Amino acid sequence: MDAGRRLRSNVPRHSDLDLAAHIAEGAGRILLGVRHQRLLTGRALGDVGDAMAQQWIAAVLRTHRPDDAVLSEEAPDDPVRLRSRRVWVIDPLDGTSEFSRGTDDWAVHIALTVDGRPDACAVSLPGRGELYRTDVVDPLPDELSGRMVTSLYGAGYESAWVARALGLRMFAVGSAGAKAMAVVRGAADAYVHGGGQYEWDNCAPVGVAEAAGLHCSRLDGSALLYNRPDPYLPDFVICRMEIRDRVLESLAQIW
Ligand SMILES: Nc1ncnc2c1ncn2[C@@H]1O[C@H](COP(=O)(O)O)[C@@H](OP(=O)(O)O)[C@H]1O
Ligand SMILES: [Mg+2]
Repeated sequence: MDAGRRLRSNVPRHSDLDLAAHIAEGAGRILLGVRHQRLLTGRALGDVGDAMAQQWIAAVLRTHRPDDAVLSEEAPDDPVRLRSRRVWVIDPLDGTSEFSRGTDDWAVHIALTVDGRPDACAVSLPGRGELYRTDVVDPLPDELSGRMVTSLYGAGYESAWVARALGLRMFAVGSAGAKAMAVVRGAADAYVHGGGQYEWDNCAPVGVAEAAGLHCSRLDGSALLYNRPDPYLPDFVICRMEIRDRVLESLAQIW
């Protein structure tokens, strides 16, 4: 019998939202511990962080939600998820290279999807001491920032195109979760990505962004769907509603 089933009878009951938030926060604390005093650095730091966060999250989900399926960047894909309505889509450490370099642009993504749509989601940015969850979102600032957040590894053609069309200044941040939360915080008006990603990179961030009242879609404007047979989800936009039409119109010229 595995640990999850053995413990199930006496574990406290948490709502899906509380569970998502507790996991995002707890995994963040583990990752801060892994980075303690820079006793590990570089590749070893990232590898240990990925593995320890994955192991703890998997055990917690087995314990508290033994009947739910899981899709994780750090675990083999189990096709049982394709027969499940409730699937946790998780990235135990998004922004592994930034984490390994000792910067604060990294995140933990925990999303419960129901029928392929983000439901109870949480994103933690442990280096910044921030936790975002779908049921507690601060109002967006009234003023637009006039900025677009982009990857540290180059803006990409699509985001550069939109930034130019709308006159947005670009600034670079590592990690998909950290970029999406920059829009949720109002530090950027848009995050446009066309260069390749997987469902775990954007599912929880999109859940939180939608709850914050932001527009989220594929670059062609269609809905973002999760728990698909192929978890590759290479393009999406998260932006303020005030600029949604202009963003999608400019993308329609190239996409
Ligand atoms: N072209 C691409 N193909 C696959 N994954 C990509 C990608 N571009 C970005 N990603 C993933 O998206 C996350 C954010 O990347 P970036 O900060 O460069 O925008 C990273 O996740 P991980 O750190 O979890 O691997 C990265 O691996
Ligand atoms: Mg990732």
